[in-house]
Amino acid sequence: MTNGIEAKRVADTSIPSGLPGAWALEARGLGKRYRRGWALRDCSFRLPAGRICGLVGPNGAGKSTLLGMTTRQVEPTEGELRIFGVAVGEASVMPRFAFLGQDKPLFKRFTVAETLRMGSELNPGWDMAAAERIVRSGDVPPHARVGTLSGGQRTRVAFALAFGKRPDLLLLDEPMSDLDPLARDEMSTLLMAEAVERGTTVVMSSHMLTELEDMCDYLLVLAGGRIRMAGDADALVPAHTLVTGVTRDGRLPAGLDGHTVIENRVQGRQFQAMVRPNGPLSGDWQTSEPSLEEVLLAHLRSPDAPPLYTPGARVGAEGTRTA
Ligand SMILES: Nc1ncnc2c1ncn2[C@@H]1O[C@H](COP(=O)(O)OP(=O)(O)OP(=O)(O)O)[C@@H](O)[C@H]1O
Repeated sequence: MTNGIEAKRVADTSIPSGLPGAWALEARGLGKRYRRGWALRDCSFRLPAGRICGLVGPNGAGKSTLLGMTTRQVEPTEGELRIFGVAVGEASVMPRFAFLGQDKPLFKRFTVAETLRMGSELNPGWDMAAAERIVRSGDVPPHARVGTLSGGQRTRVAFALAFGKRPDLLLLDEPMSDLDPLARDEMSTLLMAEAVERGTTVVMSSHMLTELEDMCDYLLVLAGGRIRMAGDADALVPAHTLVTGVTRDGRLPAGLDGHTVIENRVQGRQFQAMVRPNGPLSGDWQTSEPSLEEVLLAHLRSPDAPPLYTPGARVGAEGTRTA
């Protein structure tokens, strides 16, 4: 089984060279406070360019707030956010990203062809061939009005608009939530193919853990407005071990005391703990490597567990905090 040290080594190989723009996103001490309280706080992380990043967290965790700050729709209360090394408030970042929100705003009276033409008029670097390829590969009739399309076809047109812009960073807020399993599968294949071909960095929020496991090689996990995990999926998962054994008094064995226990579940005389080992893990119990879904669920159920960053994902938040 891989241990935490090996995991760190895996993560280190993916750290960009430090060239300006090597990080698609870099947040330092980022926070947003509404009248009811903080939606996001102390948010510091790095996302290397070219990765497909899953943004995960329970309802109200702060995912849309983070995406909103990235797309300049939400003004940060504190901290800073950079896209490819440029502060998000600078006008020059605008052509570099595209955003596809949950509601996929499209003009229902426009035909598909008119929608793509609008995309070409609004975006200087528009790639009509790519946009048309995406629409054509889903057999979406170019002369149909958008209002008459199925949910899956509309999503495909929205994807075509987003990719036609040729963004370096594509931000997706639960892009597949209204799709049936077949359309979902088609769209995720399309998304992966387009992203890989163009080296597009993707940030995608989703509640579908299996979808994230299939598509994403990088993860940002939020809970309660704070980052709980950030970094390479390949390194985050093996940093955890699932420990199963017998408990006499409902408590964990003392041998686990020196390790970080993310979650402990007791059923009868049996316990199952999600553990982040801080050294060799030997005792009267069984261990196994958890799946990504098991690791995510444990963190989502235990928002107070200590956060985990792979080395490349960590960034200092010095000097940016306000009251
Ligand atoms: N415009 C707003 N005014 C006041 N509070 C807000 C506003 N937008 C978000 N919030 C609050 O900020 C917190 C984070 O919300 P956010 O929408 O970012 O969560 P989320 O992770 O995207 O949730 P979901 O999975 O339900 O979409 C919530 O407590 C929410 O009520």
